[in-house]
Amino acid sequence: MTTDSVNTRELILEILLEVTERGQYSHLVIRSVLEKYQYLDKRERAFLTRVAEGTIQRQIELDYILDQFSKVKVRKMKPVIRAILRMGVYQLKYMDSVPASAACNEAVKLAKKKGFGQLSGFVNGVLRGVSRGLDQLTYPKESVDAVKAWSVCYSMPEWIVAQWIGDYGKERTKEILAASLLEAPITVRANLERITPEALAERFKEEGVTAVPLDTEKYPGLSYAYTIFGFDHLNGLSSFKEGLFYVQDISSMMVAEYAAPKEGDHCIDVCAAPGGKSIHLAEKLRGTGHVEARDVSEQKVALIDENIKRCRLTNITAKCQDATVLDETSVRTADVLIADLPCSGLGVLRRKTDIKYRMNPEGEESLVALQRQILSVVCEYVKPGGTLIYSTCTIHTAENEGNARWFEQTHPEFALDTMRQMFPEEHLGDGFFIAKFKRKQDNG
Ligand SMILES: C[S@@+](CC[C@H](N)C(=O)[O-])C[C@H]1O[C@@H](n2cnc3c(N)ncnc32)[C@H](O)[C@@H]1O
Repeated sequence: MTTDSVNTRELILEILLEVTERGQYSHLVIRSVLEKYQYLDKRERAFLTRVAEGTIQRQIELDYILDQFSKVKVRKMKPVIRAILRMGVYQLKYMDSVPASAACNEAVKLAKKKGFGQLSGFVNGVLRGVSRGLDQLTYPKESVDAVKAWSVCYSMPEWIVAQWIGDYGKERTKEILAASLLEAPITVRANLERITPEALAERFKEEGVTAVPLDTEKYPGLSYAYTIFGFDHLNGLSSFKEGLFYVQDISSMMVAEYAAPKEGDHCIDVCAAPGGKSIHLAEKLRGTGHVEARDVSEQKVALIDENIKRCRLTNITAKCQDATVLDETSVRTADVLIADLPCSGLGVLRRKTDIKYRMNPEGEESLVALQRQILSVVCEYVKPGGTLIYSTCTIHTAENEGNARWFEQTHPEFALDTMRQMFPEEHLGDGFFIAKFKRKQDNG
């Protein structure tokens, strides 16, 4: 089968419909399709991933283009036709490797195959129009309305563009917007309980994986981390199945770095699934102490358990516990408490491309309230002298600096030690926020 295969495009169409019409998460749908159709060769898998992710990621711009070339507006189109046209325009605009004629013809065939033969002429006409007119496209002008212009150009909902401009200014916003469209690297950290970084690099070499160590000047402390390329599935790597490394974004690795647990410490991670930060802490304890990794449902706890088992760690357990409910038995027991809380996720748009269409200002507001509620409960678990880390994977001052300042003011028994917003354009990692607090001694 070639990359032009109707079959691959049909799968892409199904993915798009699952995400846009049935509300499924794009990264989960794509992952499950790749798992189900393991017979697809590497090129087809890459094509499928690229077109599905790219079409979702650039949807606002694609719709803007389609609206210039179609007499039926995108929002009025039948869902199947809309999805076929979006993926067609994506290939025309962003994939030089796909000839324009193939993008148009395959779209027409797909429309017929899906029972829309009577609209195949429409699909053909619109896509051929786009193909001919791509060079003369006009976009909203930044000098007239930056929010509108950047929303179309970077495919970001206008409210997010406006919020970022308000929070961080225009210059930084433009950088974040550009970074949100880049491909996110796959970074891993060696499980230092099981293998040295050097031995892991050897294993990668044997398995045909290219592993590039991080620049330790830029990321001091992360000498155990690599960016990896050139493999097909993680599950196909024996080093992964043996738990010799954990896939984790660099910004997320910083949580355990800032927490800096000491041997013998008792750590509680109140929102831990699938377990990345808890497992990192447990590794840092070098077989001593204990990490309790909690999450709200048994299903989530099962995910943590799976990762603990794979990494073969003995100083960590998973437990189902709602973080909004006080657990009396944990009060003042934790040397380190991690509150990596549910958030709007605007820092991880490179990996979870559809979050930007799902979130809204009301959703953010209720998250700010939930974060405050959880922080007020779980701070009780921190011992005098202990550390509390509040983190989110978002870029939003109300959830981040705003909540950190709120916590500082409402909980004078804690002192703010460090606060850092990481932006995706600054480094390889996701947009991420960390605030580190210390609980004062009782007489302090
Ligand atoms: C940002 S994710 C945590 C990621 C995790 N720390 C890691 O590094 O792998 C937030 C988690 O909070 C959990 N969560 C949401 N509401 C919760 C609650 N009330 N109590 C406990 N966990 C909750 C979600 O199930 C989700 O797994």
